[in-house]
Amino acid sequence: MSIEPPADAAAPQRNPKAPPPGERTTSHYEGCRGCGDVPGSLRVRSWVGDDGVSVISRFDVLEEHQGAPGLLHGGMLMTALDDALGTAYTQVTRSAVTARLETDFRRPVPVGSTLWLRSRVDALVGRKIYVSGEAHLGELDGEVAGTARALFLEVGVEHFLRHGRPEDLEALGASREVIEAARTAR
Ligand SMILES: CCCCCCCCCC(=O)SCCNC(=O)CCNC(=O)[C@H](O)C(C)(C)COP(=O)(O)OP(=O)(O)OC[C@H]1O[C@@H](n2cnc3c(N)ncnc32)[C@H](O)[C@@H]1OP(=O)(O)O
Repeated sequence: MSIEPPADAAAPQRNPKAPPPGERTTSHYEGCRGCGDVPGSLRVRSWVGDDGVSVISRFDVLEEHQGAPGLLHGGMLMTALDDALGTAYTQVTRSAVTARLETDFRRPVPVGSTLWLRSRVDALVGRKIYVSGEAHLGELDGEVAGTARALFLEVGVEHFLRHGRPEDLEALGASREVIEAARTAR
């Protein structure tokens, strides 16, 4: 299935409720292993870019992120990119999930380095959000270590109520009745 946006796709419009340029974005979910402040998280941190639509993210590559000796695991880079691209779409719309994520690994990334990611929404077509980004080594205009393109699909809160674990949803404040109703509406 293609993730090439159609040529006549609408340009992304900034959500007026999104944080302004330069401001740190909040984690979409505190339990997220991409950007949440929890054990096992990559602790990706993001800020809104100067244009108010793109996002800049930082990922410090540590020992526990290794794949080959002294080098970042490719899946960890994909997680960081998924998170950064997923944060970029929150500048435009509020709730979507990754349907497809394509990644090119261009350079090995040493443990101890910092990756700076730039991500943006390229186009919106109905529920489809086309996003892309790059990971730069050491600084924002550093060597490109990886690139990604993704298709996110907008979903309503029922997606999470229907598929998430009840105990996690209850901890977020959802009642048993609401969770049950979303599940039986399947
Ligand atoms: C609260 C905020 C959360 C922010 C998170 C950000 C960071 C983390 C991001 C993630 O990691 S999310 C977790 C990983 N992703 C998932 O768990 C999603 C699992 N997949 C699904 O739940 C469903 O497949 C999905 C909701 C994505 C789509 O199911 P739907 O039934 O809603 O849509 P459908 O399959 O009918 O497809 C709708 C359109 O998208 C197209 N499409 C769907 N999947 C595609 C794909 N993989 N590639 C290309 N096109 C795709 C599909 O062809 C169709 O095109 P058309 O409308 O033109 O016919």
